[in-house]
Amino acid sequence: MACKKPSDALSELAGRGAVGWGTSGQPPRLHKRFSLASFAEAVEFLAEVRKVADAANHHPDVCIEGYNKVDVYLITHDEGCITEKDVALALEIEKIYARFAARR
Ligand SMILES: C[C@H](O)[C@H](O)[C@H]1CNC2=NC(N)=NC(=O)C2=N1
Repeated sequence: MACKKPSDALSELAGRGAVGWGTSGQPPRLHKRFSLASFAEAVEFLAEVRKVADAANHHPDVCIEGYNKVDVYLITHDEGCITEKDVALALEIEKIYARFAARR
């Protein structure tokens, strides 16, 4: 699968309404920090992310910090770069987050 320029991946995400994504690290990974209402909700959010990640056989690197902040990092490890798989999974994760944000 072809590598994407990080800036192109970010533009694609923004064009699809997925705001707040950036890049982090070398090689660059897509990154977004999601805010949830509680630690319990952060864990529940990741449980939903796990489902779409397993379905795609493509998995994010994640970290819960400050009890309710979830950092999501996406890179295609097999390629060592950002690919379409990462953009697609980011969009799936955004759909999950929208369900949690709608609870507020
Ligand atoms: C063997 C298994 O299919 C591969 O290791 C999959 C699993 N999930 C993955 N996730 C990510 N982010 N990158 C990969 O290259 C990848 N490869």
